[in-house]
Amino acid sequence: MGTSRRMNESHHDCCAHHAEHHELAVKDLTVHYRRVLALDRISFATSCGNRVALIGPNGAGKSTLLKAIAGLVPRSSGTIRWRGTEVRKWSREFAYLPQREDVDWSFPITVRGLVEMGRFSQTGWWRKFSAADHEAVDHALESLALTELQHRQIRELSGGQQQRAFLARAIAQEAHVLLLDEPFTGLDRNASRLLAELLGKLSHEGRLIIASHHDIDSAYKLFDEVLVLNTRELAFGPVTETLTVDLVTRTFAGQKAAV
Ligand SMILES: Nc1ncnc2c1ncn2[C@@H]1O[C@H](COP(=O)(O)OP(=O)(O)OP(=O)(O)O)[C@@H](O)[C@H]1O
Repeated sequence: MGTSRRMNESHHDCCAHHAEHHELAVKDLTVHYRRVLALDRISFATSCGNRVALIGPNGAGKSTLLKAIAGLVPRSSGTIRWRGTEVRKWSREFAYLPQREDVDWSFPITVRGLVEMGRFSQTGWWRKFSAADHEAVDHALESLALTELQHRQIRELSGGQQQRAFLARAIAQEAHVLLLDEPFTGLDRNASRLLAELLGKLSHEGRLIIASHHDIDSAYKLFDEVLVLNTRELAFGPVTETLTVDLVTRTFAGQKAAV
């Protein structure tokens, strides 16, 4: 009961504004790592409630795009606007979930401890945890079906449970834009199905989900929109219209797509 009420509030909070105010607009985004051109003038715009897949071969710049939107890598040029305001550095409205291999899973922290970290970015580390903080953490754990597992160490969880713990941290943070780096990689069929349901629920609540994704076949049912890129942007639009066999073939020419 409490959960569904909060979900509605969250939906309201994200979507009560006019479309141009809750749209993410990336324009001419270019990112270099020293001499390497990782992204070349990427432009797209989307609104909350959408699930956007980033598709492209290895080294195409998918992770870089997620990190650039999250404010974790500097841009060479271009703008990122969120709800009409330019985003210049990390903000709590954006949550980035790294690729599994980039996480130190042996780090000693419980599920609850990880989720509580989502509140610190908001409250500042010096502030005492308030009743509202505890409630937000409880809600995040509950909505990601992690209440039972909250006292377990992160390293003791399955891959799917670990993904959910990171998502719960983002929910506790009250992030509206979830930037997920290959969230389905390494999950078995059941864990993938559960994650797909959760992403559906989170987007339905009004969150914007942007995720790099390797499996072309499942992209049609998991996502609403797709950005196909290979350093440059090759296409952006609704997934069913945009992700054609012809485009996939051209994009992955010389490299086998994970289909
Ligand atoms: N920290 C870094 N320093 C230098 N070059 C980097 C760095 N990170 C990424 N690159 C380069 O930037 C380009 C884009 O890499 P990125 O990781 O964004 O691609 P990706 O599409 O996520 O690849 P994958 O599918 O293999 O994860 C590649 O040429 C990569 O080698």
